[in-house]
Amino acid sequence: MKRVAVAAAVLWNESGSVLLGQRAPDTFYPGYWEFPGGKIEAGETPREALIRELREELGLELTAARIAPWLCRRHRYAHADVTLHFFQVWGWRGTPQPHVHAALTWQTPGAWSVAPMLPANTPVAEALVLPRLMVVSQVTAASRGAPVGSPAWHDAAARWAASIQAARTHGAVIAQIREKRLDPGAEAGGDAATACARLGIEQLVAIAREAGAERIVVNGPPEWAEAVGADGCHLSAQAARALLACGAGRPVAQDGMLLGVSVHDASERAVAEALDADYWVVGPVAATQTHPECSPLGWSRFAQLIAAPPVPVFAIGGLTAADLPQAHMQGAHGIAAIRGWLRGQ
Ligand SMILES: Nc1nc2c([nH]c(=O)n2[C@@H]2O[C@H](COP(=O)(O)OP(=O)(O)OP(=O)(O)O)[C@@H](O)[C@H]2O)c(=O)[nH]1
Repeated sequence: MKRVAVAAAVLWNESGSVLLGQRAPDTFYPGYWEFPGGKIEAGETPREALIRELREELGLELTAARIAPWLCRRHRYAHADVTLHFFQVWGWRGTPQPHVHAALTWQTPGAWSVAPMLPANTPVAEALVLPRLMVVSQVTAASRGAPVGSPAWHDAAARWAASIQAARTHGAVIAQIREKRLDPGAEAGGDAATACARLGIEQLVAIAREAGAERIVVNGPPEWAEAVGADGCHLSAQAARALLACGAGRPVAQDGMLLGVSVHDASERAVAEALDADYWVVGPVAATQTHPECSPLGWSRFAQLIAAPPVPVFAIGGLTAADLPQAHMQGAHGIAAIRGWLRGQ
């Protein structure tokens, strides 16, 4: 089958809309909507192709410093095996003109008023509505192991809720409940401890919803995410490797449930890909108190590690909301942090 490499742009305007073009009547998949872009020519990098295509198709001059790599998706059409390099673009000169498209439209991701999109774009449209900010909990550790429901535990939970609210001033939030000591599977205390762990996680789900988190994932076994009514499950790199070793495949069966995986190196990236995770959390980018044993990647090794990811990536490790633009430029979808959200407030 013919192999084709394509560069395509998610152009963001100031009101948070993205530009779609409708394919012309005389093309393959006429009438379908796509992100502007086209085939990468011999000798061109994906970024060079993107700049050329948007000049030819829309009459735009992209601002080099405002182009960021984002996702790389492969799709097998009947006529070709296509690899699509998606970029996010925030700056350009000119007003888009439909030089090749039947029509152009600015659309709010998730509130699409046009259809259908090209088949390869379904996961891309989903990725566009995934929040950019992940707020990770550490309530049990912050309250020094105080029992669930005790005043110290409640204080720590209230600080976590404040972190979610602080993050929400910058955009939509995924709350990740990461309470290692509350993992019921790790408790040695029998049924009472298990019930208490479950209660703690349930309370944190309720607190995160109340604080306005758009999505909530539980770091732990997939059954627990389902049992406490979370939107998905997050696996540590170790848990992901163990699951893959069982040969069970992607664990989250329920439709719409998210599966996230932590990644620190290339072999863990391979595990996340094999499990068909919906997003990766990759780091540590900078030094962090939570993982003093890990040597930080720095942005350049981070960018190399995540290069051409098929799914959105959150950068983690010593980051704050102020690092989001830099994270985007390095190819990240967003950032994740435990402590960073209340810094400077
Ligand atoms: N530009 C663009 N192409 C996409 C997207 N999604 C997707 O599957 N594609 C596929 O990537 C290829 C883009 O090629 P193209 O736009 O340069 O060319 P084309 O298919 O219109 O045909 P032609 O240049 O051979 O006449 C097509 O196979 C198209 O179906 C998208 O969002 N934007």
